[in-house]
Amino acid sequence: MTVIVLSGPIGAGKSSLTGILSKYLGTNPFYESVDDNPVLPLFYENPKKYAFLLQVYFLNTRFQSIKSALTDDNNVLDRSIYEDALFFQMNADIGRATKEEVDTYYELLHNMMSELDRMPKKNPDLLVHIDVSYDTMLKRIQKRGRNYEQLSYDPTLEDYYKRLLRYYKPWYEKYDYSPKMTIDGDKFDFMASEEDRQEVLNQIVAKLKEMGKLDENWKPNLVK
Ligand SMILES: Nc1ncnc2c1ncn2[C@@H]1O[C@H](COP(=O)(O)OP(=O)(O)OP(=O)(O)O)[C@@H](O)[C@H]1O
Ligand SMILES: Nc1nc(=O)c2ncn([C@H]3C[C@H](O)[C@@H](CO)O3)c2[nH]1
Repeated sequence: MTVIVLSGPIGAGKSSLTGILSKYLGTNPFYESVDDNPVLPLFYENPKKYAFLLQVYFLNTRFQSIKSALTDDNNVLDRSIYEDALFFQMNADIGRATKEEVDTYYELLHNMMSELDRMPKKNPDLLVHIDVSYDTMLKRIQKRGRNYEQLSYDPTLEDYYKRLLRYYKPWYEKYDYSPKMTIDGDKFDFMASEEDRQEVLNQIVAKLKEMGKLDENWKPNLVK
């Protein structure tokens, strides 16, 4: 079967869609380390001090899930390792990392990625990108309610989030490690609307069929 990876900015709906999609396809979800991540709150409290440590933490946990997910060949991953560099680059550009930290990070990333050459599969079969506007992103961040991500916690986050959206556009356009597709996260409320959820799943299944990753007669396994 297939390894699918979800991408998109903070609060786009990756974890939610990872759950929905893996259930629908009868595969396993692999979630990003967030609630059990001891460095994330420290980063939001003092980004300059913790940007590098957080990046190394994410690289390590992401690498671990990729290794498991690619071995099994039957999974949905919440966020790609390729987005990590986007986050770090952006943080470095706003003065939260030194040149030495950036160089070290890229060397480590490169080294770890070359380890994946030995895996049965190095890249996902499909990247599903959730595209959202700033307003939608903010609404979802508020709805989820992690304290340290709120503008009331740190008003400079408005700039951070807007900048993140600007970095995502060229990142997605350039991404070529696998076939890719976009889901309109502003339009489809795949949490509250059954109809929207089905439409999003249909779009992904149609893409997998077009790529020959799902049989033309494939039907969802709804008992899981
Ligand atoms: N398409 C959607 N329509 C309406 N609400 C949504 C949608 N997608 C996600 N949400 C809600 O938005 C919030 C954020 O979603 P989720 O945690 O899945 O985002 P995420 O992309 O994984 O975020 P992060 O990058 O921070 O891990 C949740 O409260 C979720 O219920
Ligand atoms: N600085 C930084 N670098 C990363 O690689 C990275 N990946 C995710 N995150 C933050 C965004 C959400 O708050 C939260 C959940 O996605 O974690 C990151 N932050």
